Amino acid sequence: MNTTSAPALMLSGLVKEFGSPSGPVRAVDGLDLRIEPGEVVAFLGPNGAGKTTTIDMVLGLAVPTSGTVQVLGGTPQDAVAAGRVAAVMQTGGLLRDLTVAETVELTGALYGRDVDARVYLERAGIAELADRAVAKCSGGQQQRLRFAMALVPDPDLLLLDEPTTGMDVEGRREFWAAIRADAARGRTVVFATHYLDEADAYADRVVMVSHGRVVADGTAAEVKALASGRVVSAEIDDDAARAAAIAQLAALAGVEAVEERGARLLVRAEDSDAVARHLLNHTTAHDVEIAAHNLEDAFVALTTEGSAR
Ligand SMILES: Nc1ncnc2c1ncn2[C@@H]1O[C@H](COP(=O)(O)OP(=O)(O)OP(=O)(O)O)[C@@H](O)[C@H]1O
Repeated sequence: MNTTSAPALMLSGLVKEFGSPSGPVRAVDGLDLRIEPGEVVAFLGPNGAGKTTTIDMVLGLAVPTSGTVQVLGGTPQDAVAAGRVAAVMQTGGLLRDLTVAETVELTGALYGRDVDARVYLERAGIAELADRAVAKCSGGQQQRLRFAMALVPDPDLLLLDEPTTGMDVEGRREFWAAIRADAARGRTVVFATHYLDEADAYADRVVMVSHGRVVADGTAAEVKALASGRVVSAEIDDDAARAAAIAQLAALAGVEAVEERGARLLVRAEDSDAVARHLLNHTTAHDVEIAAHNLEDAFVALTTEGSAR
């Protein structure tokens, strides 16, 4: 198939609206994204950001309200039918009474092929579980089995929707080791996750979404750098004094955001010392604290900014 020059995934102006009793919900709100063959991309976002809805459209399970989805240069339906895109979902798809090996063989039969289950189980790192009943496998082992099943059609694009939810640390580590080893062979992998450490450790590129839009796109280090700086927090008990302080802080150079939580102010700024100095010298603030950003903060900062747009 002559699709070598086509992007693995191309989303243009993608919108998905759902009807609800309180009016239409825009789950995906003008999402643009181009992913090249061989990239390992984390699709990161808080609950309700639109990750699953986007993946459903890529798999042809949901129809966009507007915009387009191109998978490997064609439609999602063609890519799925040709086995060129496969998915590992969080739940479902397993028959509890079959063994692990039988499950993979059955998957092969669905594609009209007689497969050697061991090949796929080895790639998923669960060869030793071949004869175990699916019902007896842990959640993490079942996820690696879903991964083995997804490998059967040898897809060019593999989608994983929050694949490690509920797994313990060791289970997650083993799961990602198997995915990374497979991705090293050149497969394009896109995974949705809430886990920032997973995005940081396993993705070449992090696409952060919030309210159905891309709010940051780059390496984990680049995305973290977007929300560099520190958060200064302090309490100002008097409402009027706090309102005045908010206005002054907003005008201070390098202040990126000021948030009010009860009597406490949270100030995100490049120069945390200047903010602390201002609070202590020019306001009635007390209990001043300065905290460094980590990826979690970057995530909160960026997704909150996205919500303000
Ligand atoms: N079938 C539906 N009908 C109505 N609203 C929906 C439907 N599916 C999703 N939504 C809404 O669309 C928004 C995006 O949901 P989606 O499941 O895509 O987010 P997500 O990023 O995958 O979240 P999570 O991390 O919680 O799985 C949410 O507000 C959700 O309530």
